[in-house]
Amino acid sequence: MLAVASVPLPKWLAVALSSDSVVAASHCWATLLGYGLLVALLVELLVILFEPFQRWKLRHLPGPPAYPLVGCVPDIMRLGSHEFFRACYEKYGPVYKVALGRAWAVVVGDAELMRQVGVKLRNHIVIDPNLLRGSLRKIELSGLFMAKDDYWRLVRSAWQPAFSAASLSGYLPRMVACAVQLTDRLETRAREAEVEGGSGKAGGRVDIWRELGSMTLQVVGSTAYGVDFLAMGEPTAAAEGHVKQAAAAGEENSSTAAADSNSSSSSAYSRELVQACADVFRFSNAYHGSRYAQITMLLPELRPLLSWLAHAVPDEPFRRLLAARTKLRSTARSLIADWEDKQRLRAADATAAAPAAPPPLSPPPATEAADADADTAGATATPGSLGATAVEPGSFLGLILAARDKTTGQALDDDEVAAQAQLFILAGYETTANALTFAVYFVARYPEVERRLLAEIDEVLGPDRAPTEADLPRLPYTEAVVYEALRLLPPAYATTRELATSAIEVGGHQVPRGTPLILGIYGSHHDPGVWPRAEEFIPERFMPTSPLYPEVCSRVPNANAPFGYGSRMCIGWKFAVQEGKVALARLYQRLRFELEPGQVPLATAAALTLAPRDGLWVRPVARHHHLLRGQQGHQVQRLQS
Ligand code: HEM
Repeated sequence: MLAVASVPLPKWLAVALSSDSVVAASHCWATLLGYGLLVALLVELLVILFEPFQRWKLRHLPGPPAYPLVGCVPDIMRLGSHEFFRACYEKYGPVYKVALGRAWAVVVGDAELMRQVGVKLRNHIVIDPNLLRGSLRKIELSGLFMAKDDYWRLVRSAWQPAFSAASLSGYLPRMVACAVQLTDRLETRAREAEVEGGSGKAGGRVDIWRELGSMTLQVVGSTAYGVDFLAMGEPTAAAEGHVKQAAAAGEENSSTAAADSNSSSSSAYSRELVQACADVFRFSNAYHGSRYAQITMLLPELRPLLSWLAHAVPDEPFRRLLAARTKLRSTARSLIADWEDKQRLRAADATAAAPAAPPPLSPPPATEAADADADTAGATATPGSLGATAVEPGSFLGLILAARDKTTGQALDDDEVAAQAQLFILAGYETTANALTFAVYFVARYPEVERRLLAEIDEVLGPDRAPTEADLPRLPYTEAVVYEALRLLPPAYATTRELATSAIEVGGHQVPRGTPLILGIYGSHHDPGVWPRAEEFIPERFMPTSPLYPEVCSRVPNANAPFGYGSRMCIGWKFAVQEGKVALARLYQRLRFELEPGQVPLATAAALTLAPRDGLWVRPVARHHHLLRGQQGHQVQRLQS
């Protein structure tokens, strides 16, 4: 150390570090910063003076009162975005304007008008201020959800084969394994609480939102990436049994299923991942997020400065958002590295076995994805393909890495690939967990619905047999429960469209070019003009055999739109419905759920999605006292009583 300390500094460094020059430099910086701020504030003032012009362009539209600078934000924060849009729809009609801070948007609330706009316009638009920088920002904006125009076509067609009917059928055993694992855990919890007279482990009380979130994350890991995020703790013997059964039935690649013992993940890692996903959903939304984001809504012209400040002196929400995004980026990158390693090993094995085989990472010839939207036809890659449109579970990244631009032949860059990997985790996890949580809430509140649900599941599956593909069409009431929960509390309570190039007419109103459009899904799902007894939970509405079905579903075909519209409709909707059915069928086959005190009405929070604000606390109750799950596989021992 001493020797190092006694080495003389180079002359230029010594001058630079001399106290006089440091003082002079910091003085110079302070002056520059001062001028910078002054100029920024002057620009801001000018822009604010011109703001009435923006409002004037929308003068013909009705809308709630907008306060200077903050617009409708105080009311949105008080009611929650979903309830605010719904109240405005009731008061101002199907098309109205709102001020989100200083930015104006037009909200469409009527089901048919939303469909028309949703089909006609193609791009989503970010309304929340985004303060991220560098690769984190690029990753956020390059995912399929935010992709635009030609880039969107390329990316959507790369995703598409992962959601074909054949691919979904390949995912089913993994979804079942995850549902079995969760049910086993909750059943054990329920039995322990019974034995201890309700006094053990908080009397069997669980936050079912958290539990379902772990399950949906596990499903994403095993179906998309063939890895175990270990989100639900160690896999149970029964869950392993279901995966092994699938393998015995001829499914390939099952070594990477939910029970993969080679998984490099740890349960601590997965807890952090669950937390990161939750933080992204919560803190990306300005109303629940950083003060810097809230100030950006009021002074959007200062975004670069506020973004810089947020990174330099982050407040708690921004710190958590940054940590969560960084965690997701590193997860995405390690998933990609793992996939590439596996492919290299496979290629090496294949070369050893048959030297003439083509390397698996080279892009296969362009094929039409049979069930791709007309718009996105021309998928260029199906590596890991089991057939024309089936993708092996775990091969999502193969599709993305093999995607090529049709004209330039260019592949996606590293951040663009990471963006898709991250988006599958985020989109596949929270929305489905929220939907299932809402379903559990409503079933617990409506005893007659619970009775019908249990009767259907018992009739089709009996007390222990886990659902198979052949069972799915025989569970229409279970599916109707999923849809009715999605109607009353749609996790994606609104979506957006960009109006970039020309003005359009919506419901007889002219909407000027450049105005962001919001489609208020939640409000239209509660429209008493469309839905008889709109506030009641009535799954029969979605049963084609029920007399209630024609009241809405055949009369207003797009009245229920929890997955959006047109070519931007949710790409994962069949995945979500299949997962939802499997999970409900397995859970209710073995358990019922009683709401803990204080859960009604359920407190919700509308951040990026509509979610239970404080979770949903329930008490699982085991249904079959004469059955005891054994330790070997999913065999059931009948107790001699
Ligand atoms: C209950 C669960 C889900 C709900 C309620 C839901 C809802 C939605 C909605 C409303 C949209 C926007 C549609 C539009 O703007 O018209 C969307 C888009 C999207 N969803 Fe879902 N989603 C769910 C599950 C999933 C799953 C499991 C995935 C799979 C990874 C997924 C991936 C996506 C993607 C990638 C987009 C963007 C599509 C595009 O812009 O082309 N979602 N979702």
